[in-house]
Amino acid sequence: MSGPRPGRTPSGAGAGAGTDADDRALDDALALANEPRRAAAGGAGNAVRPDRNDPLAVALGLGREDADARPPHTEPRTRPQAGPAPDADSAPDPVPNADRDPAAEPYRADTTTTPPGPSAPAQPVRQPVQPPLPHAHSPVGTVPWAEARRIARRVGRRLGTEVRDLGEDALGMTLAGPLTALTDLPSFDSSAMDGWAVAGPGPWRLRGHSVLAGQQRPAEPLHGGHAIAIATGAAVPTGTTAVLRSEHGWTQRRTDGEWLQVRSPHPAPTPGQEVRARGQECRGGDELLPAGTLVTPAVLGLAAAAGYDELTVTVRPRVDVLVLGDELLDHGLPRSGRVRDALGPMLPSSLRALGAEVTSVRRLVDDEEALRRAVSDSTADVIVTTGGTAGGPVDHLHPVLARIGAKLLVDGVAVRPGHPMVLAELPSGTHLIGLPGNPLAAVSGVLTLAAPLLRTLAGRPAPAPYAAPLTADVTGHPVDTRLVPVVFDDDSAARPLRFSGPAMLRGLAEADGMAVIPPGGARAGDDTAVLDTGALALAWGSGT
Ligand SMILES: Nc1nc2c(c(=O)[nH]1)N[C@H]1C(S)=C(S)[C@@H](COP(=O)(O)OP(=O)(O)OC[C@H]3O[C@@H](n4cnc5c(N)ncnc54)[C@H](O)[C@@H]3O)O[C@H]1N2
Ligand code: MOO
Repeated sequence: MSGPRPGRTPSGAGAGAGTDADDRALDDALALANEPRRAAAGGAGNAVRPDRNDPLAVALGLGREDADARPPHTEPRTRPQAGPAPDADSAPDPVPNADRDPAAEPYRADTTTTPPGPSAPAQPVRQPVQPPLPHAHSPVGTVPWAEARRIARRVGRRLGTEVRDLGEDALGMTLAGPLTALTDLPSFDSSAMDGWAVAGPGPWRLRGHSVLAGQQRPAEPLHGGHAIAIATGAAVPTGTTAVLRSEHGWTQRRTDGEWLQVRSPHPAPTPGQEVRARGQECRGGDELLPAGTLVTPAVLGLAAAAGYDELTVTVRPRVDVLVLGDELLDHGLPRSGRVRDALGPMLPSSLRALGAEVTSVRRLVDDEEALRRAVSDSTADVIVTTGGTAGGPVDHLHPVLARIGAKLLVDGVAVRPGHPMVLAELPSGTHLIGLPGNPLAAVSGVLTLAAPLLRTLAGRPAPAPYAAPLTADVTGHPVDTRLVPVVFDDDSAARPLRFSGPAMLRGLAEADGMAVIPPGGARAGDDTAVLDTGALALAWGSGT
């Protein structure tokens, strides 16, 4: 269980936490798309920092911050298709429908824009396949993918702070302030090896007893020409000039006592050898880690070594998850037109890994009033719903948001899969993320909206971006960004995976990340930004 929960006031200092680093980092990686000449060769972990005036980045609306000011649909909507080579998805696939490749689907009506007439031949024609849906007259309109991420990052404010015991309860949280050393590290001069503390050049006359780790430093100083047996980690006596490790010396009992000599062919120890000097790692007051650092097991260890018993961290955003759909089963085989709920088992740990405390996971039937009540009753910082974002007969999300007076911040994103995703602010100030019901589309919504929002609320830094060359051409959507599951081959190249249709998780389950395929597609060898999906699997701490 979580630790103490103090007031959850937004922290002024961290308001809008994450600054612009999140988008900048990703933008940098995105700007490398199709720019192999300037790309770092590596894959995951090799952050690549392109010229921010890169024309491609600017064309994508990604390479400069003033892209934020650009209204939706004003950036170039098309670029040449990446050639006829088949998408990895189009390899034989057991599901013979449009799920196989969203780019192959006819454009669905973007009901927020008027289909262009003959006077606008340069624009791609979006042919409605359905009449416009009643909810869809949103004042927001479909936004480009990078813009949706920026909006999600900026709408929140970092939550308040709390103090947690130094232990697993603090894992996965972020430091609310810098971690400052409370003492010198090491805090005393100690031996790095089992052997002998020696003073001056040998041979040395051995003093009785040994000094062990955890014992006080011997009161009597070591005089020149003397040595004393010492264990790794023990405080060296005053006067010690070096430590001779046990395998480098030998002792001999003579009538005048016991003597220590260097074992040939080893050289005599140099001054300071094998002594861990006080303050070698840090001095008291040094900043060990900056505010915003994710508390990993290593951070817990460092904080303990530096003298901490507790850590001041940013409160985890509390998230209620509502899984919508009459057709969902929670056990057994899919049957009678019904399917297993794939999101209930998947989302909570993904959200926890992004810094959330998942306060509840509920399945709801497709009933408008039930949804309204669940949304209105929630006291969480964020509500995540799944399903019901589109305009089908039982898709109640938009009507409920309208009924309760929510403000739509994002209503449709130019990304495949996942384009019907929604971000809204309720009158209470709570944010609601509406993930599409198709499972991979929901993951796209997690990466696009939930990750940036939760990072801001939790005061978490953006992960280092990376780009990797693709091993195969990937067909693009003509207008929208595509997120395609990829796995890193041995040489760090990103191999697009099959079974990446919106309703499929088979590709994702094998994936290391989701490649960000720009409109028009990408070719084999193109350096392509990759969002880490492994991060969704690392559920630090208990979270709930
Ligand atoms: N006329 C249109 N229809 C649809 C559009 C569109 O633009 N116009 N968009 C399609 C796209 S793209 C998506 S994605 C879905 C989004 O639909 P909803 O968010 O309303 O989701 P549902 O209709 O409830 O479900 C869609 C699909 O996913 C299955 N599902 C739902 N929840 C789960 C779950 N927890 N685990 C597994 N599978 C789930 C559900 O059974 C449906 O098959 O709308 C398209 N339609
Ligand atoms: O097909 Mo929908 O693109 O959002 O999954």
